[in-house]
Amino acid sequence: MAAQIWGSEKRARRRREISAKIAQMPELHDSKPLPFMTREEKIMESARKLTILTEKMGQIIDPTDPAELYHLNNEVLGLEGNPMALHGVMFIPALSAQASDEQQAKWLPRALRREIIGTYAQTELGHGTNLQNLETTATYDLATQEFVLHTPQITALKWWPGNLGKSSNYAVVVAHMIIKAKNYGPHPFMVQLRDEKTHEPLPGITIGDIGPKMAYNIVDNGFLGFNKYRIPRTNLLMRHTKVEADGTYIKPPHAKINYSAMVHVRAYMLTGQAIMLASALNIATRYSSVRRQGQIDKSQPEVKVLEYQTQQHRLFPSIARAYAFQFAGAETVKLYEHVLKEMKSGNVSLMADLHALTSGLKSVVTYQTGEGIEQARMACGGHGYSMASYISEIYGVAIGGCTYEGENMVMLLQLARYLVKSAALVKSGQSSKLGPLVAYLGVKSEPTSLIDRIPNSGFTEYVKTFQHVSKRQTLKAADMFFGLMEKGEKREIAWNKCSVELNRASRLHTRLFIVEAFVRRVNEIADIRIKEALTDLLHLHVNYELLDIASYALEDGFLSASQLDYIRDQVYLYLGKIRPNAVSLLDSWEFSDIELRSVLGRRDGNVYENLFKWAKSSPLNKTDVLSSVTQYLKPMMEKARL
Ligand SMILES: CCCCC/C=C\C/C=C\C/C=C\C/C=C\C/C=C/C(=O)SCCNC(=O)CCNC(=O)[C@H](O)C(C)(C)COP(=O)(O)OP(=O)(O)OC[C@H]1O[C@@H](n2cnc3c(N)ncnc32)[C@H](O)[C@@H]1OP(=O)(O)O
Ligand SMILES: Cc1cc2nc3c(=O)[nH]c(=O)nc-3n(C[C@H](O)[C@H](O)[C@H](O)COP(=O)(O)OP(=O)(O)OC[C@H]3O[C@@H](n4cnc5c(N)ncnc54)[C@H](O)[C@@H]3O)c2cc1C
Repeated sequence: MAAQIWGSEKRARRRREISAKIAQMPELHDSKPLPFMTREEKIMESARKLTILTEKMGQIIDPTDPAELYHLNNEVLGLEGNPMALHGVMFIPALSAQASDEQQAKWLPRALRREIIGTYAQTELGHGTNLQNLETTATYDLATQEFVLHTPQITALKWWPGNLGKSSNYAVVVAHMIIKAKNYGPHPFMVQLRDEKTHEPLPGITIGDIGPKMAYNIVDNGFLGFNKYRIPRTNLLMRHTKVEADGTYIKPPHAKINYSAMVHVRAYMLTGQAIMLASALNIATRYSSVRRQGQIDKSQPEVKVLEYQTQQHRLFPSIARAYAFQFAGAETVKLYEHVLKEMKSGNVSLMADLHALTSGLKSVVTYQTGEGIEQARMACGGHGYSMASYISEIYGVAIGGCTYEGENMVMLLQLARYLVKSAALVKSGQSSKLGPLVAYLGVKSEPTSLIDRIPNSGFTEYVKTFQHVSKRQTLKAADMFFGLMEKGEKREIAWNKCSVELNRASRLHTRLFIVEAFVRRVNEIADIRIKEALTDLLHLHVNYELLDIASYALEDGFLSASQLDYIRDQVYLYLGKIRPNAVSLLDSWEFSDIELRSVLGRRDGNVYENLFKWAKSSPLNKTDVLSSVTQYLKPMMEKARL
C-alpha cells in the first residue's frame, strides 16, 4: 500500500531508508518537544538542524530528488516551516521558470549551494489577490540602465512573504514595471536585500518579521519596503519577457507566464495537504483504537471508541479523501511538469487548462483537508485539544493553504471562468472544441441515474452521476450569467451576481476530477489485496461524496429518494467494511514517530504513559510553586483571609 501512496516500491523503500537513517542521527531530532519552545527557540532549533542538513544531506537523500527532499524536510524540520521554506518552494522554482539561461547560470548554482537564501515577495499590505493593483513600482532609468524599486505608501509594503523577515538575503520581487511612463504590469525582479557578509539590510531597504501567526511560526513571514532602491536592468527575470537597454519591451508568449511560481506551488501543495490530512487521521485513528469509553452492549466491557459508527463516520470518509487527494495530486504534478517543459520551449497552449485545474483543486483540497483535520481533532475528545496530540498545529498549518497561493473563493472563480467559456462552446454547438477535462460537458446524459439499477456497473454510474450534476450546475450558472448580460447587466456586475453559483460549479467539477483520479488509480492496480482494500475505500468515497452533494441530483430528479437510501446504506456498509483495515490504511503512509510529533498518536499505543510523561516535562512543572502564585495569587488569598 505504501507503494501506491508514494508512487512506487522504490519510493516507499527509499522513504523507509531515509527515516531509518534519521532515527540514527540524534543531532537531527527535536531537542525538546516543539510545543514547549518559544517562537525564537523554535527558529533557532530549526536553523541548527537546517545547517546540519546542508552538510549531511547527501549522506541521507538524493538532493536532486524533490520527493526525497520533501520527506527529509517533514521528518527533520517538520511542518511548522523552517528558515528556508520558501527558498525551495518558490524562490528556486521562480528562477528556474522565469530567469533566462544566462541569469540562471549566475544565480541558480549559488541558490542550490545555499550560498544565498531567497524568497518570493509578491503580496503587499494593501493587495494580495488583485495583482493588477499591487503598488510597488520598478521604474526604468534609461540613463543608468537600472530599475528603481519604490514603495510609494504604507499599503505598498510587501507583507507576508515567507522567510522574508529575518532569514532571506535575496528575493524574487514582483513590481509594476514602468518604462518611459508606460506601466507594463507586474513583473518579477531578482533583488538583493541584505549584505552577504553582515546580513544587514542594504541602504534603501526596510525589512522585518510580521509577528506571530495562527501557526507556521518557524517561518519569519516578513514586510519589505523600498526607498528608490536601484537594481541593474538585467535583474528583471528575462526568460519570457525582455527589456532592452534602450527600454524596448519584448512581451512574453502568454500574458500570465510570470505567474508560474504560484502554479508550481498550487500543483505541489495537493500532496502536501494529503500528507497533513493523513497525519492527523493517523493520530486520531490510532488513538481511537486504544481509547475505550462506554459500551455498545451493556453486558459487554467498554469498547474502543473506533467501534462507534459516529466515530467511523467522522474519520473514514476523510481517510478516503486523503488517498483521493494523494492520487489526484500525483496526476496534477505530472501534468504540471509536462506543461512546464512545454512552456520553457515556448508552447503555452496548455497553461489555461493547468491553471483552471490547479485553481479548483487547490481550493477544494485545502478546504476539505481543514474539515477532516478538525474532525480528527474532535474525534480525540479532550486529548485532541492538547498540543500533545499535535493536531491543532497540523490544522493551523494546513488551513493556511486556503489563503496562500490564491484565496480559495478567488481561485474557484478562476476555474469558473474556464467553465463558463466551456459552457459557451457547448451552447454554440462547438463541443468538439472542449478540452479533455471538460469534454463531459458536451455529452448528453441519461434522463436518470442508473446507480443501483445495473448490476456490476462498478463505478461507472457514479462517475456519470457526478458528471451530470457538475454539467448541470455549470450550464445553470453560465445561463444565469449570460441571462443577466442579455438583460443589459455589465459583464463584471453580472459575474458578481452569479459568483456563488459559479463557485458551486467549480467545486462540483473539481470533486468530479478527484473521484475520477481515484477510479483511474484503482483500475491500474494489479495486486489483488491492495485493489480490494482500495476498492472498499473508493466505494465509501463515491457514496459519501455523492450523498454530500445529493441536493444537486435530487432537484432535477436525476436521483430518486430510493437511490438516495441505497447510497446512504452503502456508506454505512463500507464504514463497517473499512473498520478492520482503518489503522492499517493510515499506518501504510509510514509516518515515523519523529515525523508525526504526536504524543497521542505514537506507534506504540502507550497513550496514557506517554501523556503523563509529556505533562510532567512541561516547563510549568519544573517547580511546584510558580512565581505567578507567590507574587499575585498567594497575597490575594492571604488578603482575603484577613
Ligand atoms: C514531492 C515534492 C513536494 C514539493 C513540495 C512543494 C510544495 C509544498 C507544499 C506546500 C507549500 C508549503 C509552504 C508554502 C507556504 C506558503 C507560500 C505562499 C506563497 C504565496 O502565497 S505567493 C502569493 C500568491 N498570490 C496569489 O496567488 C495571488 C492570487 N491572485 C492571482 O493569482 C491573480 O490575481 C488572479 C486571481 C489569477 C487574477 O489575475 P489577473 O492578472 O488579474 O488576471 P484576470 O484578469 O483575472 O485573468 C486574465 C486571464 O488570465 C488567466 N490566468 C490567470 N492566472 C493564470 C495562470 N497562472 N496561468 C494561466 N492563465 C492565467 C485567467 O484565467 C484569465 O483567463 P481568461 O481566458 O478567462 O481571460
Ligand atoms: C501562511 C501564509 C504564507 C504566505 N506566504 C506568502 C509568500 O511567501 N509570498 C507572498 O507574496 N505572499 C504570501 N502570502 C500571502 C497570500 O498569498 C495572500 O494572503 C493571499 O493571496 C490572499 O490575498 P489577500 O490576503 O490579499 O486576501 P484578500 O484578497 O484581501 O481576501 C479577503 C477576502 O476577500 C475576498 N476577495 C478578494 N478578491 C475577491 C474577488 N475578486 N472576488 C471575490 N472575492 C474576493 C476573498 O475571497 C476573501 O474572502 C502568504 C499568506 C499566508 C497566510
